[in-house]
Amino acid sequence: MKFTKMQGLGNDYVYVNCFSEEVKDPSGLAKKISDRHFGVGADGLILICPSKKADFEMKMYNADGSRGEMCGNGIRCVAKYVYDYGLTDKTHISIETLAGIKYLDLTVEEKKVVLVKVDMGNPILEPAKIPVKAEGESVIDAPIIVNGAEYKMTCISMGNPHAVVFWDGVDDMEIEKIGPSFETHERFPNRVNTEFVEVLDRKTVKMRVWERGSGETLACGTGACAVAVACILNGRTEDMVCVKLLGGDLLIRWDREKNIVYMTGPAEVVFDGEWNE
Ligand SMILES: N[C@@H](CCC[C@H](N)C(=O)O)C(=O)O
Repeated sequence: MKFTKMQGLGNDYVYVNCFSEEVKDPSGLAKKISDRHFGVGADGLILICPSKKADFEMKMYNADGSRGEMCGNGIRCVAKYVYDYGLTDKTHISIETLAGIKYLDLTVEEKKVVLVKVDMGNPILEPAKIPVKAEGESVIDAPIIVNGAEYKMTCISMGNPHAVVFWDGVDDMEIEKIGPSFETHERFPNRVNTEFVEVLDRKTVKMRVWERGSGETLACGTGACAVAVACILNGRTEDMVCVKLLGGDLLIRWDREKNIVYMTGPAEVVFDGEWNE
């Protein structure tokens, strides 16, 4: 099976072109191929498939084999793949995901995609739709007890679930101790991705993420969108935010009038390979 390893800000996935390859057990393959010692090594697996509703379909699996509804860094890489590998010559494309159809604008230089802007759609605040167990219309700066300590979280779905926690000194935090306890907390029936955020100024924040199904990653696109929305809702930043992640920066803008979040960032090919199993 031919594959391409790609990364968006160090959030790396193995991509398989399902126009020419067949994957019978994507969840099992995701677990094997993601292993950093016995596999290719990745945060998960992404299948690029034909779609009846859009130009393409993206199917994403975390490193533990679970399915994610959406992947912000992944969808930019899918856009680069379909253009650079000749599956389309369009620079405005649509991609079906479990979180709906997303629309992407590709910036091309010397016949290669260098930057992708994604219409990430509406942020969802309604607790039942995230899902998070809570009373009321939204969970904004609301308490949660984790490992016996109280934290304040803001919960948002960008098609997948996120809990955003403001945290001074993210560089020094022990994310591997607190991240798993948020991920599997009983208030999140589908588990959760958790972002820990330090506000640097009204236009810039720094975040680290513990991803559902993959652990700490160098970047999370949907997470960066959730962080920007949480910062704006909590009055901490303006509507355009530079989100600094371990793997680089993403530019996020929440158009409040249209209620659409836009994400702009890079996508890179690491190498092409062949998996023999
Ligand atoms: N890294 C991704 C998100 C991948 C899915 C996530 N772990 C989930 O299970 O929801 C991104 O860039 O958005």
